[in-house]
Amino acid sequence: MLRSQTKLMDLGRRLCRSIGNNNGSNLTMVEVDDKTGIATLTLNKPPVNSCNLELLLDLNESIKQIERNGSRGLILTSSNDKVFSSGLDLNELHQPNQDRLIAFWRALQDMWLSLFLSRVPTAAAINGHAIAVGCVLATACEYRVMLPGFSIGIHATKFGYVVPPFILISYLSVLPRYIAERALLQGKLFSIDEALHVNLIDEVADGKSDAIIKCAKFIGSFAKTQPDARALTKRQTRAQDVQLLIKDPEGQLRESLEYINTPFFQQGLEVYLAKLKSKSKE
Ligand SMILES: CCCCC/C=C\C/C=C\CCC/C=C/C(=O)SCCNC(=O)CCNC(=O)[C@H](O)C(C)(C)COP(=O)(O)OP(=O)(O)OC[C@H]1O[C@@H](n2cnc3c(N)ncnc32)[C@H](O)[C@@H]1OP(=O)(O)O
Repeated sequence: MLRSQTKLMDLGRRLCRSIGNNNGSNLTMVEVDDKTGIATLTLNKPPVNSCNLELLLDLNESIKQIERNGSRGLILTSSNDKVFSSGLDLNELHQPNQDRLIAFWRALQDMWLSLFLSRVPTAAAINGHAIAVGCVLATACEYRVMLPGFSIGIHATKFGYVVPPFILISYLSVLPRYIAERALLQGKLFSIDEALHVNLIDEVADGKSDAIIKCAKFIGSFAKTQPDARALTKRQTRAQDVQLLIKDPEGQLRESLEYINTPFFQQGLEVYLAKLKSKSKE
């Protein structure tokens, strides 16, 4: 690598400062670019960023921290170069301790609301597979840039999971209804070309740094808007989508828990988890 290139990269690094989210965990990392004021929020739970209770709480705290510290935007990405997020940690749903399950599902609902309604511009640099809730994280953002060779989508019905309304809504907020419905019913995972074709993603990048640059450019497109006016307009635009979860979070929680605790769901999950484990040993 040329010395001038190395120098440029070092400079880039120096311009970023890490900010903690006060809980001392490294499950997510936040770096703010001093020049642009944009925060990069990196999912960092090996091996595949599956969302367990701790990651969801951490992610929510980081989203709030980014808003509190006056960042100009949020870019969500992953420290894993193959997986953006593998969705919910299925171990949280399998034969769950009921108190932990309640905390887990509440954390999921709260985190989704924080990201979906974030007052700052949000973009996802999808540098790996984005499966189920991994896709939901991306669609909660306002813009999506993805790297080739990976899949994105919600394939829940293939494995016997009914999706809760807020997951459905997050799909419907970016896809036309007929495409969202068909994809959900088929349990479809989109290739990058398919995702671009239906506008599930906005752009393709040829590497993670290119994806981050493209996300930053999108965020920069709001430079001339007044932040409070932008934030309130976004909230109004999305108000109907969040109505159910804001008006009756406990009802939504109850409905999901009832479903997760059914023998039907638990048996299906057991089979799926066993398949997943045997695949990873191949
Ligand atoms: C009537 C009203 C109804 C209301 C309904 C309410 C509630 C319904 C409840 C739930 C359904 C909601 C919808 C579902 C949302 C979800 O997000 S479910 C999660 C779905 N995700 C997946 O299925 C992803 C599965 N994983 C993969 O496909 C692959 O792992 C991969 C992401 C493509 C990465 O592949 P690779 O890099 O090859 O890694 P491995 O497969 O080897 O995996 C490494 C280890 O990680 C474990 N793992 C992977 N994903 C998960 C996960 N999601 N949860 C837990 N663990 C996971 C995998 O088993 C390996 O572990 P070991 O190394 O074997 O220990």
